[in-house]
Amino acid sequence: MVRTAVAFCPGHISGYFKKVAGETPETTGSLGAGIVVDEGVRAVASAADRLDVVIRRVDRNGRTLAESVGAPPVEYLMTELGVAARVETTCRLPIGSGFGLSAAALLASATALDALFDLGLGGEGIAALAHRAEVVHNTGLGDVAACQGGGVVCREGPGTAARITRVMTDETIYALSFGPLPTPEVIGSPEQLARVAAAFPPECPRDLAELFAFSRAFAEKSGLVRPEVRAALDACDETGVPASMTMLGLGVFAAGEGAGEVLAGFGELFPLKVAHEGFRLVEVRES
Ligand SMILES: Nc1ncnc2c1ncn2[C@@H]1O[C@H](COP(=O)(O)OP(=O)(O)O)[C@@H](O)[C@H]1O
Ligand SMILES: CC(C)(COP(=O)(O)O)[C@@H](O)C(=O)O
Repeated sequence: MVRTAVAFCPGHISGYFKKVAGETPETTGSLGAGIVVDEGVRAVASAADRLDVVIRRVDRNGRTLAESVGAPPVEYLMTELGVAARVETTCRLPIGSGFGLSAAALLASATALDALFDLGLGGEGIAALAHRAEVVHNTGLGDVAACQGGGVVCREGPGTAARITRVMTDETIYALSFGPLPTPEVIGSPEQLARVAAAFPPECPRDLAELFAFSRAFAEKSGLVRPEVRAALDACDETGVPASMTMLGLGVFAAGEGAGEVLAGFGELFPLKVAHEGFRLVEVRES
């Protein structure tokens, strides 16, 4: 009999953020706001003799586009938990493009491992461990906290126990990516972080419109907008479509009437729904 645990975690598009450097990974993280989206990472875990992580990216029909082996943050989870498993992650959104997939992979993997080995971590334990793995590997700051639930999300403190507000909406978000912007390169650079901190808007958005307004002001001041992102933002501006840059990736997200049409010419477009819930166990099966 082989026991397999399956879990899912939504992705998170960060609109703006500010690093908070605490004394420990638990108190380190970011303040900021973004959108938890219904596309994310599915993790399938089964017991094995050694740690084995497979990352798979698929198209809308589930066909494999790319597959790679090894993910240090996910391996860190297993080492910390003292377990050995084969973990396969599957996602449709591009990795490294500001969709919070490292956090989604960590939360989905930790949830599957918790169930597979009956570790009893619970939601809070899973989130705390995934957050530590993100911070230790510099792959993210606030995505794990955000993906504990759904909605347009605002994090008012660092870490998974901070105050977080969520606003639900049924609007479609259109996202596209021109390529990766490696998270460690930005959050590992004091100069970049200083610029980002100076651009940080102090308020939480009350709705999607405010999220776009605050995110865009932040993107402009952050110095992170590159020419390809600029071209897509300009096209949105010309037609009055609210849009901003996916942090941290070379991508754009937009919403409202005409958003899909305007962005369609720029590359592969992902229509996304705002997630109504965060990471979760899907099933444990024996076969
Ligand atoms: N889908 C995934 N499955 C497993 N590991 C992942 C996945 N996405 C990201 N990671 C891990 O996180 C690292 C950094 O990802 P990062 O640039 O932060 O991506 P993102 O911006 O999508 O969160 C990757 O090199 C990989 O080790
Ligand atoms: C913006 C970022 C620091 C990284 O996000 P990603 O590249 O999607 O992992 C995020 O974790 C945040 O704190 O808001």
